[in-house]
Amino acid sequence: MAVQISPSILSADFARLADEAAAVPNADWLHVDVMDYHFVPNLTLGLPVVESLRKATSLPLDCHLMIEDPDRWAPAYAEAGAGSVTIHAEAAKAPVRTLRQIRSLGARAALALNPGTAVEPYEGLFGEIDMLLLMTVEPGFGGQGFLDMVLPKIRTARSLVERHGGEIWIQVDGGITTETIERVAEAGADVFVAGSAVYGAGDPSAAVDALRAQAETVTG
Ligand SMILES: O=C(CO)[C@@H](O)[C@H](O)COP(=O)(O)O
Ligand SMILES: [Fe+2]
Repeated sequence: MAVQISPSILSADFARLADEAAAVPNADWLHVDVMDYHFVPNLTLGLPVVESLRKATSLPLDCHLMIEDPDRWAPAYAEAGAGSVTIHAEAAKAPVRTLRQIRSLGARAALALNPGTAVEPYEGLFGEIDMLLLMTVEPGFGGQGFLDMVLPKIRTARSLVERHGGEIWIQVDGGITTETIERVAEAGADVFVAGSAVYGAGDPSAAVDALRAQAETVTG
């Protein structure tokens, strides 16, 4: 699978989101972190901002829901035009129903796992998902250091995904930089979220190109 880069607007200027989206025309997705002060100790944005962003950019929105009740809210993000909606396994009480609803509303359905959550117990959900998000930091904040301890889980996830036909994308999120991206690409990730490495750079678009080039040294 071709390398995909998803810049996270968590590290962008929230007062200038349309401009910040326009600054990364070479990205594959725009990663939107939704946080509710409950599932994670931080608060960001919700549906009204996603609805406005949808109109402000042609990049597909990759909505990462770090919220306590994703079963209640996830379908609305798909209805708002998100290209992909990710729910956390640690928060969802009815993941099968919710993932099916996301798909039936035309979005890609994804399941996220925190660094300490094993992937094997969720193999049974692989038929319901288009993407698996493996967090490479504890969710809640941008700019944290990459957790090497997640690398074996990425390798395990890659072999499980291949056993299921290889169609599920493996996304990584947290601490992805030109220093760390090779390691995660080598372990089997194909969709790379990067916040501070893109929006903390002087030229966000050049940062996207640099990340992609670095990942492609592994994937070819
Ligand atoms: O979901 C999250 C954080 O919980 C991320 O999407 C962050 O936005 C990643 O930021 P960096 O680690 O790339 O700075
Ligand atoms: Fe995220």
